[in-house]
Amino acid sequence: MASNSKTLAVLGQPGAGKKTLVGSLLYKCGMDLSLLQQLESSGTSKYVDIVPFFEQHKLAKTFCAPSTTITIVDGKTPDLVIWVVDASALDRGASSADELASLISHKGIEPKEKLLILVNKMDETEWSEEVFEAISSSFKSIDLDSSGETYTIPVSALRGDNLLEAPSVPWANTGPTMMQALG
Ligand SMILES: Nc1nc2c(ncn2[C@@H]2O[C@H](COP(=O)(O)OP(=O)(O)OP(=O)(O)O)[C@@H](O)[C@H]2O)c(=O)[nH]1
Repeated sequence: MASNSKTLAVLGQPGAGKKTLVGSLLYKCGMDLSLLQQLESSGTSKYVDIVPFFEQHKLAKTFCAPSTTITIVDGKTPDLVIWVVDASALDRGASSADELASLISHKGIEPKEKLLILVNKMDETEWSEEVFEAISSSFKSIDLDSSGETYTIPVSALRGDNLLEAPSVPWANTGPTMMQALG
């Protein structure tokens, strides 16, 4: 049962998969039956189209996590931040890491509690551990001391892997899922 509420900012480079991620979370954990029926009758059938549906209908983007409800916001000082990285990008996350480093050092974003770096589109890499390690290491040089607890988690927002349930790939199911890390 949710006992409190938190704010979450979802950020990342263009095309990294932010809308797909948020759409998936709202669909699975943020909609009652009447909203689901409304969504269905609007013809919305892809995760990526759910955020525009919420915005068009001026609905709060709120979903349930294990111990809290979470509302997605645009502010600079949310409780939680998710930074989405595209694992299929050729530079192995280097430009994404630079952008996050710059944002943090200029105080463009200051998570109060947690920062989750989601290495997304792992399905496109066939869940390559090597790709995940290469991307993770791009982020290791960033000074994250002011960002609270940090996690780097491999996911596929499109397929839902490691969002609520761990993937079947052995190397990738030892850490927390995204939802467990959000708390
Ligand atoms: N294969 C694969 N494709 C994905 C995944 N997540 C997102 N995509 C695709 O990546 C493309 C961009 O996804 P979006 O969710 O629109 O990305 P975004 O970060 O919101 O994009 P902007 O609004 O342009 O910044 C779409 O074609 C998605 O279907 C994933 O986990 N796996």
